[in-house]
Amino acid sequence: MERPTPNMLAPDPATRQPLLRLTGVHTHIGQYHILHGVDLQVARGELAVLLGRNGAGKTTTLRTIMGLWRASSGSIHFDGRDITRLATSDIARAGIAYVPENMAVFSDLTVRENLVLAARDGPLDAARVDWICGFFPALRMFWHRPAGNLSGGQKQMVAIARAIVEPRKLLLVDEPTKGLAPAIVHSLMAAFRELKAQGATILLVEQNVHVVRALGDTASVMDGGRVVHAGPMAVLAGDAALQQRLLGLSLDTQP
Ligand SMILES: Nc1ncnc2c1ncn2[C@@H]1O[C@H](COP(=O)(O)OP(=O)(O)OP(=O)(O)O)[C@@H](O)[C@H]1O
Repeated sequence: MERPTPNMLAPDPATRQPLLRLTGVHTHIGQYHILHGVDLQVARGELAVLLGRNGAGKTTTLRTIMGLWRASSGSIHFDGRDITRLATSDIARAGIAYVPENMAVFSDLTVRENLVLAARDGPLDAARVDWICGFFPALRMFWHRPAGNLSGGQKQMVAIARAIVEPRKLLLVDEPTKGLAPAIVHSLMAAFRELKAQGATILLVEQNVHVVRALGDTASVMDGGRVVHAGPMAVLAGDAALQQRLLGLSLDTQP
């Protein structure tokens, strides 16, 4: 019988650790105490969904991960490294891409120019652009048009394309479907499914739980600046009473 290799006996610790781990994170914005000890983990290769009512602290959590707000206590580890006190530019360089809620695109620049500016490591990689345009065909159609002329959904596609124009270890996306028509939401979700299939790790903030119940691997729910529930999406999706308690609605109630 074949002897087990050392790797089989002791898996690489890096692959056992979550890619992202927040432990007891508190954040103050000015005099306001917004996050009250957030514990959150995202495993490599998973699509983790962060849910919660308005004002629960989801956006503040993403901004704290990126160093845009400073954690006043607690720790944030990414890829085996303590990033709690790093500058935002160093956090981005460590491999985290962030798509904020307000579709951060340069309106006066063309779609192409928006992507060129986002590619920090050099010229655009044509094969990667082809791959991105494969699930966002509108980008190719409007390649030489100012991004400001695009629809809300198309701008969101540009914003996501900017974040993934070069490979990143983790993608943070804040409510990408907000205010978008159902058909656009559908194509955005298909894009996230494709990204995940290609091995991306994604932390997605989403209000509309119907949209993500089939997409998310895990669901964490925030309330009052804390994560009050974390587990497989299937558990939350299959428990109407839990949904009602945590989110004040049922996943089975279509919008
Ligand atoms: N710049 C700020 N100054 C003061 N309070 C803030 C600031 N930004 C956010 N807050 C407060 O922090 C709390 C959490 O806000 P946050 O935007 O993180 O919630 P959220 O879960 O993302 O909500 P939503 O789903 O409505 O975007 C809210 O009570 C909000 O009013």
